This record gives sequence, C-alpha cells and structure tokens, in this order.
Amino acid sequence: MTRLSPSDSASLVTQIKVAPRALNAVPDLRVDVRNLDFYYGTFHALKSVQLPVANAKVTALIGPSGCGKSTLLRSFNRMHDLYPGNRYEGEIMLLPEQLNIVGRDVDPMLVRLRIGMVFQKPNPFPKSIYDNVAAGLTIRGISSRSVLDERVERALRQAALWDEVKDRLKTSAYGLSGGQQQRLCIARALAPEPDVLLLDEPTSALDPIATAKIEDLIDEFRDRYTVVIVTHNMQQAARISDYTAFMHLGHMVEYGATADVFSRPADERTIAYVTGRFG
Ligand SMILES: Nc1ncnc2c1ncn2[C@@H]1O[C@H](COP(=O)(O)OP(=O)(O)OP(=O)(O)O)[C@@H](O)[C@H]1O
Repeated sequence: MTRLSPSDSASLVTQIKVAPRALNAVPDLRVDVRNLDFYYGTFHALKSVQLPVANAKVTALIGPSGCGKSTLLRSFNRMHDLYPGNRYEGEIMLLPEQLNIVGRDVDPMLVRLRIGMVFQKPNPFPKSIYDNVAAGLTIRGISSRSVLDERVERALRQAALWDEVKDRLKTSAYGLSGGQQQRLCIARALAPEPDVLLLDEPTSALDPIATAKIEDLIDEFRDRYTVVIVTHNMQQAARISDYTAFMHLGHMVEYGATADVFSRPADERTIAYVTGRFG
C-alpha cells in the first residue's frame, strides 16, 4: 500500500483538509454544506457532512456504492421531501443569499425552481422537444413566445443539441437517441438558468460517444455554471471536475482539488478507493 510520509500527510491536511473545514481552499463559494445529517426514517444516511461547493466550478462526489452520494445530491433540491418520514438536520447554505436550502421554513418548490437536476436515465416528458425545454420556463410564468423561442434555442445550443434538432422542434422528444435525450434533459435543466446544476450519474446509461459529448458539455459549463456531479467513474471525475469529495458510510472523508485527491489523497480510505482496492 502506498503510504504518505508523516510530513506529506501533515501538509495535505492543511492544504486539502479532511473535513470539517476545507473552506479556505475554495475562494468563491456558491453553496456551503454545514453539519448536514439526513435520516431516511430511522436510518442515518448522512453524518455531519461538510462540503464547500465552489462557484462556477465542477465538484464531483465519489465513493463506494451506498456511501450517500445520491442522498447528498438529492438533499440539494429537497427531493427527499417527496417522501414522509425523511428528515434533515444542519444546513445547505446557498451563498451569497444565505438561504438554507434544507431549512424547515424554506419551500421545497422554491428550491427546485433554483436548483436544476439531471438523472441517471434520460427522462424527457412525453412532449415535443421544444415543450420539454420550455417546461421549466412556463412553470415560472414566462409566456411570451419570443422570449420562450430565444431561451429554448439558447438552452439547446448550450447543450450542443440545437443543430441536431432545430428542424424538428415540434416532434416528440421520444424520437431522439438516448444520448440526445440526455442532452435534452440538460437543456431543460439549463433553460431557467439554475443557481446550481446537479448531475446524478448522467452518463451511466450512455455509450462512450454519447458520454464523451456530455463530458465535453460539462467541461464547457466551467466558469458559467456551478455543477455538482455524482459519478462512479473515477476517470470521469478526474477528467471533468475541479474539486472532488470522497464519501464513505455517510461521512465526508476527504475533499480537495481534484488533482490532489487523485494523486495525493490524505486518508487511507480515499487511497484504497482511488487505487481501486475497494468499492
Ligand atoms: N429511500 C431510502 N430509504 C432508506 N434507505 C435508503 C433509501 N435510499 C437510500 N438508502 C440508503 O442510504 C444509504 C446511501 O444511499 P445512496 O443511494 O445515497 O448511496 P450512493 O453512494 O449514491 O450509492 P450508489 O453509488 O450505489 O448509487 C445506503 O445505505 C442506502 O441503502
């Protein structure tokens, strides 16, 4: 097993900082997860999780199956509220507004209007391509045809889908390939210009070419959107993210610049995971 020398480890702990405080490493925060606990009924799935999310950067959540990556991601848009008995404690603070996304007095619908999400499997609505992208705009009260046209086109261009669909905007989204459907879902999430874009294993159902297209997109989002992505694919995390957070058994074990987490991890569990020895 590769072991860090004590001096290496000490300097890494101050640079990367194993939770609780890695905040100094991120100059411009968009979201700050502070002491977040989450319970599925009596099951304690997230344990005092800390996570800084940098503004206009890509943050990857990695870790072995069942460690809590999706649970954490879904907390960002209050998806757990759809089921009774689930409970949050702590804060997911949206900055600079200082809005605690999981605050009891914060309306989950309001949160979902500000935080976009794309799931593992493409899930277009049974509507036309145009109406899929316009859906998030009309729900926000935008009804002007010219505004809708302009924003639908912009979102489809951002998702690198415009050229492929511009002549069939009124046809069913189900006529698209799986990779195109996933880019449509990305366009749908982007159209309302969300504060944060959540991607839950967005390429796991796609072939390598469709995967590469989505990775290129995420690469282009850097500096424009704040992205949090869950991925099982460590090469993907290393390729596309600026920051990486490693979780284990509901704990945030390690967080840092992606290059550091992959090349010089500080915690034994991260070392074992990134070298493929468990998970
Ligand atoms: N609806 C639920 N009710 C109860 N427990 C759940 C529920 N969903 C997930 N869990 C449990 O919470 C823990 C974290 O699950 P989660 O899906 O967040 O892990 P993950 O890291 O995303 O895993 P994977 O990589 O396999 O998707 C697991 O122990 C899981 O069994």
